Amino acid sequence: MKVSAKQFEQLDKVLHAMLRFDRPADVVLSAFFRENNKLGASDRHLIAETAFACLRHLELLRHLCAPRINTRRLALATLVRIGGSNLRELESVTKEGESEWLASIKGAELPADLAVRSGLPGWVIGMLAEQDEGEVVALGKGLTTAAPLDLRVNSLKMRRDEAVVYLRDSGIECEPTPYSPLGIRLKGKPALSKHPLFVQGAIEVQDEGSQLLGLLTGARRGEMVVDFCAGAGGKTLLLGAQMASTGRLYAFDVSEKRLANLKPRLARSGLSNVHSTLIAHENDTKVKRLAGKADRVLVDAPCSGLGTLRRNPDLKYRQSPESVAELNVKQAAILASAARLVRAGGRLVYATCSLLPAENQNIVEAFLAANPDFSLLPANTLLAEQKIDLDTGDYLSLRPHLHNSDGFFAAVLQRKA
Ligand SMILES: C[S@@+](CC[C@H](N)C(=O)[O-])C[C@H]1O[C@@H](n2cnc3c(N)ncnc32)[C@H](O)[C@@H]1O
Repeated sequence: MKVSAKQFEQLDKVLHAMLRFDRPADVVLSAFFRENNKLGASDRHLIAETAFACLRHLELLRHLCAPRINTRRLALATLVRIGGSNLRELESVTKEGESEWLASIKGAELPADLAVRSGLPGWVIGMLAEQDEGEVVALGKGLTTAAPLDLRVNSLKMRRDEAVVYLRDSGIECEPTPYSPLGIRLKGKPALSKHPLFVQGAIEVQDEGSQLLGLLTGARRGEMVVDFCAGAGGKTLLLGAQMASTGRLYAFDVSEKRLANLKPRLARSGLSNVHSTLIAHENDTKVKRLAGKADRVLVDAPCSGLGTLRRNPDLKYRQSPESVAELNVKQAAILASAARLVRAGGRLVYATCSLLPAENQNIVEAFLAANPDFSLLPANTLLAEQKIDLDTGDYLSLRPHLHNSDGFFAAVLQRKA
């Protein structure tokens, strides 16, 4: 695609703001588009795609631009090396000497450096469970691919096969997801907000991996269930539908804004069993009141989000070993508090969208060591019981390059009867 001088100037500005890493990249981009509201659709597309490609491949691009790393060179290198632009398409942008440099990096061999080959910064590589170089590269590559758009069918309103037919009849190419019995994967990224199925609450956007975490909770009709970190309710809605809108489902969160985003989704869903509850912290008295009463508690813990790098590639630079250590304290505290709600024989699910054992199995293992009245239920057996053909062992561990979902972790614990 031909790139104009004006488009390039704007791309350079966006990248400059994104690479400060002081705000999420999608927030930077939305703010830029608001301030520059005359930009056409193709300008926006070029700027957004190139800026995000730059974030995804930044390790490689920095290597190619070294020793003079600046946003101009990074943008040019992204267009040529990642976007496949040819030098003629960039002729209104390039300055003297740049064409030769771009020609030289187009097919340059990758160095042995693992960060460059995997696209993951050294601190992330050092904290991964994957230690084999080939596995790290495969994981890193998977994290640079585009995430598909997955839907979850609201079982209260429609069956999945009916939704697939309806979507196809309305011109949306899609297929059932391989693991979640509620999931539908779309071919492209069609706008859905006005689609009748969305408006009626028969479908919600939800990554297949996220659906599997909800399904592991195993909520049933008439139970008391707590979604401890409900956020905007992605998993709350699934749990509520699993409960066929019976029993009581508490959606806790410390963020008023996130719980407010749950409201319209709840209204569409037709659920009437959800009690959305703002808590001040994990030991709030509203939490303590439910001690020992819940059949099931889901802790979808705040985490580094590194499993979502396909969507949020800036997170690998916005998180750090220090921020992960801070999250670990929070994760352990939330899990300990949430566990108090579980009745004897009840189930506790600890989940994250992180790839790091420090946020996943280490938290669970420390919890189990301190709480001998809980034991681990094998996730593979629980999934098999739901006829889900997915075996990642005792823990659920999802990876983009293996499962085409975001990276997720879940452990299912049971309080002894
Ligand atoms: C991974 S997000 C949850 C996403 C949500 N479950 C979903 O499926 O859309 C983690 C949530 O934990 C919340 N959180 C952070 N600290 C918390 C605490 N101490 N108690 C409860 N929730 C907390 C955050 O506000 C955030 O919404």
